[in-house]
Amino acid sequence: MEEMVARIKERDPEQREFHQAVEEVLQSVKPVLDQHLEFRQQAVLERITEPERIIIFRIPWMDDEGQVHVNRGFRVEMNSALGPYKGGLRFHNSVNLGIIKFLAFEQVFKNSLTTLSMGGGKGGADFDPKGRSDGEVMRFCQAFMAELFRHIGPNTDVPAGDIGVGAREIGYLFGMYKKLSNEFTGVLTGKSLGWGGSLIRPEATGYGVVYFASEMLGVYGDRLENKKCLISGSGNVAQFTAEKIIEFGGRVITLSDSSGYIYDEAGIDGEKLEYVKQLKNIRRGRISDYVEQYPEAVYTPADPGLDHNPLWMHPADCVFPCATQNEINRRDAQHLVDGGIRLVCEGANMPAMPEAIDIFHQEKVLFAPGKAANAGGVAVSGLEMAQNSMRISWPREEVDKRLKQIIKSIHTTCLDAAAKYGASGDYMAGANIAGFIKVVNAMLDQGLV
Ligand SMILES: NC(=O)C1=CN([C@@H]2O[C@H](COP(=O)(O)OP(=O)(O)OC[C@H]3O[C@@H](n4cnc5c(N)ncnc54)[C@H](O)[C@@H]3O)[C@@H](O)[C@H]2O)C=CC1
Ligand SMILES: O=C(O)CCC(=O)C(=O)O
Repeated sequence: MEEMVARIKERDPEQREFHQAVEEVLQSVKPVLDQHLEFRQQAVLERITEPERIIIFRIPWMDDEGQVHVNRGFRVEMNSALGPYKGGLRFHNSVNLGIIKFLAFEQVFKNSLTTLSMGGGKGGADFDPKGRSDGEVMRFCQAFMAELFRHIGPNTDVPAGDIGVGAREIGYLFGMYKKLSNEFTGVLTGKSLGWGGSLIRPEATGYGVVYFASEMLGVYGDRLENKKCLISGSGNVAQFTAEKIIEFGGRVITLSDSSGYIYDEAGIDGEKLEYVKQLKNIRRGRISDYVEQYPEAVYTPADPGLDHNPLWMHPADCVFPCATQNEINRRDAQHLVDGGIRLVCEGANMPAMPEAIDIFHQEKVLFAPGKAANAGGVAVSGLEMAQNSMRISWPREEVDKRLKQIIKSIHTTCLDAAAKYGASGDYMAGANIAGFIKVVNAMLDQGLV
């Protein structure tokens, strides 16, 4: 296994995030491979770590001043053993092939855990919508789809949102797909309600994260009520994680964006959260504006020179990283433990670094990996696909009920798989093992393709 990781690193040395995601999964599934020699004989590790297809393309577009820009677009179609490739699109200036490959790899196991029929994929572009006008974002989305449309379809590959891609971008992408294909189909999820979207999809990732955390606490007869909670990020996942924590009686005291974070000791209540939603989704402003509206809160600008993030130094009970990958390092994890945390539930994909996870495990902090805890988003995307196929729309209560059931089942699946393979209580091992076994069995059933 070590040799395999070395080969992957040697082949694509710059893809650090991908190496990190692969190493974590391979470490977890060692006991499975020891019991299933046929997995080794069939080279499943070599196959599962190599994308089925990678599409890289040029995106030329024009800004409001008439200047031409060229960005790079990606779609990594990682694994289709369980269904059409499924996973979001990320628009952010940091996007590169290694990041999209890590996200696509994680998505394969996450989608497997949902119990729905979805393979794994992910895509995006090194385009930053921040500061761009609606017209510029529309032209960019159209140029992006002008190439992507030939590779996707409702039974082939169904993209959705991720960082920098929300309802506005999905609308522009869908419009261009429809024009080019001359078809109105469920080719994207996260669509607006009026034209094929599902109720609860915007809320699903954040709500699911909180349902998962409640299940974890429930094992110990505990709940989120009165728990002090730290959240990073202030986008889609952070907003709806905060909303559900507030509903469950918890106290959310932080939110952040890439320029800094706010600390509100009194707690972010429903009214303050509504302000954040307007600020981020409509005015597209910075989180620093929060302290102008609520002067009792404190804003701390991000300091790239620091070797830790001061957000994680506030004493709390529960932690919900909902911004981006590798946002909790070893020092941050130690600060969190020193501050008395009991639970870390990942809303973002891979926000805790491996050394941080080791500390959580050593200190007996309950830790849920993103591929289990944030699977509610893609699960409701799967429900959106089902509704589109049937040309019906389920009521809010129905979708929320199914979301809760799916999260409950993922929670049980993780614990059962961990216990079966000698890692009782380790949600990360359980998620990796259960996700892996289902995908690998499907791959073996389908032959060498
Ligand atoms: N939207 C979805 O349904 C799902 C999203 N995720 C993950 O959740 C995370 C957040 O995604 P969304 O909320 O959808 O995106 P978003 O674009 O709505 O919000 C992203 C948030 O993270 C912050 N952020 C981004 N890069 C940052 C950086 N380098 N440093 C500090 N803050 C940074 C942004 O300022 C923003 O507040 C990502 O890791 C994404 O992959 C996971 C599952 C589903
Ligand atoms: O809803 C989807 O298809 C994808 C969500 C996503 O990108 C993720 O789970 O990270």
